[in-house]
Amino acid sequence: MPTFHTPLLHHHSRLQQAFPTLIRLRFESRFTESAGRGVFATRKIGAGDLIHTAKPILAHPSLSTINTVCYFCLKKLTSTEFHGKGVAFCSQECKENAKVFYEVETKADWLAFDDYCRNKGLKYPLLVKRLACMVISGAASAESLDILQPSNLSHEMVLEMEEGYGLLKRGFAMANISDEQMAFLTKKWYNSVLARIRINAFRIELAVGSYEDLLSSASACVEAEAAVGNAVYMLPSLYNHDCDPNAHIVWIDSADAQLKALCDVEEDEELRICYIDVSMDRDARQSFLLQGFGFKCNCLRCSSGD
Ligand SMILES: C[S@@+](CC[C@H](N)C(=O)[O-])C[C@H]1O[C@@H](n2cnc3c(N)ncnc32)[C@H](O)[C@@H]1O
Repeated sequence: MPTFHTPLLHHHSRLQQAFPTLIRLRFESRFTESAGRGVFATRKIGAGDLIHTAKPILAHPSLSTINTVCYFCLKKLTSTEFHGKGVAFCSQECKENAKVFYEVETKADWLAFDDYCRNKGLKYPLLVKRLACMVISGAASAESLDILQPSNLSHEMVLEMEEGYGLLKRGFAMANISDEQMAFLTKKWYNSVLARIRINAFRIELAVGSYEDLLSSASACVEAEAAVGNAVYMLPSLYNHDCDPNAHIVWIDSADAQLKALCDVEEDEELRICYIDVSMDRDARQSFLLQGFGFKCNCLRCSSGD
């Protein structure tokens, strides 16, 4: 089977050649027998060990948390950082980092686009908007997500996307973004980015840190979505799913992710995370994965009928 290298892995493998004893990655990405690319342990990993960390390529707060988390890293804002209206950043560093999309974004009025997302309960078009702003500002390539596996889109889904595409394009046009700068923003681009985000975005739920957080997160779960936002990563997107996973993705206080082993993992074993709620029964899991991610789960737990 060919070994697949992301730019990140390529960078690491060059470092590894230079300092073989200093850096030895615990994982590599390569093709699996039946689930496309996957991530494999290159040596024994102990239960609870950190496999690697990952920074998002794209992250966006949920519309329900947009004024209470950092508009760049999704960290919860303290009462001094949170001004009650508009978006805010948790640090000067995040404010600087956000320039890749924020300067373009603030040129336009996104009321209609945000209303469309809010009314239809859509979160992924917000990530597409953020990527489009980054492409216009020259900070990202329009092909940034091409490496990720796309989901199949039904005719109905494509029709439903038209409104979002139109509103996004209109937002930029009203902000006097030139046709040349918007040349990448075709319906085909919009649909293809959304198709990739659909099966590769992670819903971010921050780990609860304090008793106060526990109380507020309990009420947040009742009131609205518990997630602070959604994000897309490169390497974590290559992890396949298992209903009895040996790894998981966690967020401590921001969209920066940690991939950790849930149990002892042997060298060469595939590292798999769980995309869904594992407490569902087999039929519910299978139909959820088929509808949401477009695949029939072939994991051991499903095969054994559990
Ligand atoms: C987030 S991607 C994971 C990486 C993917 N294998 C790739 O090559 O990019 C999710 C896709 O991987 C495949 N996949 C993941 N877990 C699977 C499983 N348990 N059984 C079958 N296919 C799976 C499906 O095609 C799914 O849509």
